[in-house]
Amino acid sequence: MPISNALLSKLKDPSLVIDKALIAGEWVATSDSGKTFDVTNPANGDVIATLPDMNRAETARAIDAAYKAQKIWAAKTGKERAGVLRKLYELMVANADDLATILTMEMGKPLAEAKGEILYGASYVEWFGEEAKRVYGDTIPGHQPDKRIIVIKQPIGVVAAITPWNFPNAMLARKMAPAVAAGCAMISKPAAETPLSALSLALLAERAGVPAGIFNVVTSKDSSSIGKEFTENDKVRKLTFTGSTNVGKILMRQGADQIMKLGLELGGNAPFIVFDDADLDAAVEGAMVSKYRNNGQTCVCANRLYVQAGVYDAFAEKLAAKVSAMKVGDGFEAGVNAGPLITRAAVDKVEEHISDAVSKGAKVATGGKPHEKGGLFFEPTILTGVTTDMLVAREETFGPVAPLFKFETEEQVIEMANNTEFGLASYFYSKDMSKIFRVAEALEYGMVGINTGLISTEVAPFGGIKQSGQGREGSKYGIEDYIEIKYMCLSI
Ligand SMILES: NC(=O)c1ccc[n+]([C@@H]2O[C@H](COP(=O)([O-])OP(=O)(O)OC[C@H]3O[C@@H](n4cnc5c(N)ncnc54)[C@H](O)[C@@H]3O)[C@@H](O)[C@H]2O)c1
Ligand SMILES: O=C[C@H](O)CS(=O)(=O)O
Repeated sequence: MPISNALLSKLKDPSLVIDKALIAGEWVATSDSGKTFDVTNPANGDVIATLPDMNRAETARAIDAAYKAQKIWAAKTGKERAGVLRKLYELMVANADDLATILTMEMGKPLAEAKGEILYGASYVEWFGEEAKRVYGDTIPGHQPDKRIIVIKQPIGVVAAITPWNFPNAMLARKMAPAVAAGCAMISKPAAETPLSALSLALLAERAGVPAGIFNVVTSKDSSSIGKEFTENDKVRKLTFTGSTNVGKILMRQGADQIMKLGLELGGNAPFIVFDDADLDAAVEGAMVSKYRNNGQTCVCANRLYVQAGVYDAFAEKLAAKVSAMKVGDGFEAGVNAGPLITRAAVDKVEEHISDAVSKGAKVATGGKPHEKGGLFFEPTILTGVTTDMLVAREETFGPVAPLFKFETEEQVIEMANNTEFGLASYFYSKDMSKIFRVAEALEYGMVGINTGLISTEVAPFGGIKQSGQGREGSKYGIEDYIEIKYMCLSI
């Protein structure tokens, strides 16, 4: 199928939509097998593009090209790499409207959110363009009179990347930028649901001067085969993965034989705690952005909302007033703040969580069923009277459902909040400074939002503990995941 005119007609620069993979600087229209797969618009099911369905042989060629190109790229200065990333940042910002349009059509999120994601992804490119010049080593006082010790930092080499559909630009940008900044080369495999955003980023990278072979994009529906090539090919030194914890475990097992270095940004089950002394209106605003951003399809979404008994009814009432006013619809429609879910399976999981909770005694305060628009649209939902025996307490819903749990004491809510294998993001609202430090230090999560529901920024270390992953993306820590330390001992 040619690229749909419904998409091309919305763009200032239609060349930004590419239905080809990028391997060794060549745009490849067909896979070795000739197989293809369609990309569809989740708002209406229309096919918007058809991509080559590649496999291990094409991936191996991309890895070979990356291996050759990386040595040349690593020999550039940090300042030269910084200049290319700065140009990419400028191109992303200049083309943000078109990139957002492509993203909304393949993923479904409202256009304003898609624009926000593009600028968020661009902020990582800007940040690591600056960090490229600051990969400092050390000199260490020798342990013997004739010894001089020098520590240098070198790029890890060829990096493989696998990214999810929910933030198809930003999740790739925050991997590609530090890798390129450090002097690595990357082969990326975007989610089959949303490859166009990755390909448009690759096109802008090419225009910015990222050399052939340094940033490759392999398109495929056979993600497990591509993952096997990534973890079994000895030219690949690191795999950075963003996605579900279950797939993260599969990749860890596959990479074990190579002692593969892994960056894992995995699933979450964020607690959102509202104490009696919270600013309730602020807590409601925070819950709205934390829970319903990207229609709840966000790894750091509030998944369990714990509200202290003294404010439970007031919070539930205020939140229900906001949620029931949300507008559900096509992401291109003015005023829409909840688009379609990504697949039928996503809708089924939301319905399963709601029916399980209701069957165990929860009440639907608002929403609770598929939207009258049909398809993949679902009513933003609040559940009250939720208890810890329900699926919503244990599993990541990944949809627009806010389950409200009631709690009595600080000790009780800390125990409930930490009672999960996940440890990505957490949030709480209180005005008591002593309580703020006690609770923040007691929560077993990589990230804690205090009196805010939105914590994601390029300047801070994003990542989780426990089964939410390992490594950090963004911040002064982020580039270290793409660096190897070398210790040189000089006898004079
Ligand atoms: N921690 C974070 O920063 C972060 C960010 C976004 C999403 N996520 C998590 O991702 C999940 C939702 O995204 P999803 O449904 O795309 O996750 P997913 O794990 O199903 O897929 C993620 C990526 O992995 C690929 N994949 C799937 N099976 C694979 C295999 N066997 N081998 C290699 N690759 C494989 C997919 O094609 C996709 O590109 C949620 O759990 C969410 O919490 C985490
Ligand atoms: O899905 C989770 C992503 O990391 C999105 S964000 O970084 O929180 O915007």
